[in-house]
Amino acid sequence: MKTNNPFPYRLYLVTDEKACLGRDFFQVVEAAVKGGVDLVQIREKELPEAAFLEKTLRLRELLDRYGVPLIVNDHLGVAQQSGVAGIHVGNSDVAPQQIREAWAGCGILGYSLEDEAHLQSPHAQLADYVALSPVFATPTKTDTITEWGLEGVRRIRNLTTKPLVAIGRVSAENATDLVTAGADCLAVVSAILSAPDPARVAEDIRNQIEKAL
Ligand SMILES: Cc1ncc(COP(=O)(O)OP(=O)(O)O)c(N)n1
Ligand SMILES: Cc1ncsc1CCOP(=O)(O)O
Ligand SMILES: [Mg+2]
Repeated sequence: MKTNNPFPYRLYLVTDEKACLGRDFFQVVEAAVKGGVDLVQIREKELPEAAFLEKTLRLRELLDRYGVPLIVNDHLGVAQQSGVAGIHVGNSDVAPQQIREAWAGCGILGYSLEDEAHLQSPHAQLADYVALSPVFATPTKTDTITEWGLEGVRRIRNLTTKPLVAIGRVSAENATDLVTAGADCLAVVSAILSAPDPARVAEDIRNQIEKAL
């Protein structure tokens, strides 16, 4: 994508093979991309490093065909070895400072914002986007602290010009409200991966985002 905006992405698919409900992982992700997903993160928390690397390489090959960048969750070594676009980390992971020092080729560095005070931290300052995590409590990830809600999105929007990603029970039901509240990009796991028709749901959410911008 040719643009001056360093973070032009709007619909961010975060993977979890379990959420595909037994269907082929790569086919479900491909359908989501065809529907309008423009950024993907591989987040397979149960996979050991070698299997995670293998899956990352295969997914990158698929996404390269669509020009959609791939982000690796947590695993800096895998990210460096696999030629992906970037990495997402939270507060229990390798720190953004370390990532910037160790990986000159990191194009997109995402950071989970779990506390308003962390917005001014070096972690957030070094990130290319901050994720409001979770915007709504979700069974997909339960080890969380703050449920930001729409009010939290508005508050953080007023405090930063950094790209804001909303994640946590994002769906076609709340997409318009989240963008209106100030989110630049919506990150989705189950509403897309578990949908009977992932392409249709991705298209629906993407259309809502574009209309609300
Ligand atoms: C886009 C996005 N936002 C938040 C998270 C959560 O990251 P983290 O807090 O490190 O938790 P885990 O995903 O590692 O369980 C994310 N992965 N992606
Ligand atoms: C990875 C992650 N980080 C914060 S919430 C979440 C999971 C979001 O999953 P879902 O879209 O199914 O609610
Ligand atoms: Mg993490």
